[in-house]
Amino acid sequence: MPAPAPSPVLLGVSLKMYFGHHQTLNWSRRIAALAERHPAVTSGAARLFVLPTFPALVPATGILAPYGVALGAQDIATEDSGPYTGEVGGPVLKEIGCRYAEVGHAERRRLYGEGDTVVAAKTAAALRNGLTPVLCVGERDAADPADAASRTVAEAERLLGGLSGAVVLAYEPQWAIGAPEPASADHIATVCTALRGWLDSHPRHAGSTVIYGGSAGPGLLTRLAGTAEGLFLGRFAHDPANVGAILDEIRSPAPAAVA
Ligand SMILES: O=C[C@H](O)COP(=O)(O)O
Repeated sequence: MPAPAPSPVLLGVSLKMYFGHHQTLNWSRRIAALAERHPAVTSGAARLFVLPTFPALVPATGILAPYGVALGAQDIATEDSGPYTGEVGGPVLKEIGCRYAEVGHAERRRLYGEGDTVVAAKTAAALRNGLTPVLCVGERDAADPADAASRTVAEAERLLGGLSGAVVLAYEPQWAIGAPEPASADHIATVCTALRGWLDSHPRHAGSTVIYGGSAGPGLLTRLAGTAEGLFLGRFAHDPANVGAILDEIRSPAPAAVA
């Protein structure tokens, strides 16, 4: 019997608030061109998603979705509708074609005071609206890998307690975000393996994926050798050539032999 096909590698990009509107759309066109022709994407070995700013979501969907690149929001309201000035709710995100909603990023925790209660409520809002939460977890200060793993698993358990559904767990050690280098491959492998083990023992989260973010760029996927199921990219995806270089690291399935 042939071995089952490996799961696709998931590559996400958050553009945070770095780009202007037209810059976002120009970048999206270059990513669409890459997705259209790169064998890792066309073979299904890699799946891409992009989280632009809210105003770019609709036009970026028009550019990227035809090439199989999924879109998502960088935030989601805890409530679905009502008097919540400035918020964007899950039903609207779903209606405009989003597949993902990011929750719990360290910047929202640090700069906007979001704590576990809000992060858990936003995760619930995403799931309730048929969106996959990209739930960011990770220790604040550098710790040894085993300690980071137990703290991060406890965090995932806390935030997902009582919820069901597939999630993307983005392991983002806070000290590695915006840094010159990512965490070490050993560190990432220890934590991602622990998160994977936790998910595997919780069937209510079947279909979930564990990815790594925090100064991730070309070369990291190779060093991780499958211990993370993908990457969550920030600054190092601003140059689409880097996204191409990361896709080059993903082995596409060999074409079927001709008898
Ligand atoms: O959302 C993405 C992460 O926070 C990583 O950002 P960074 O690669 O610029 O450190």
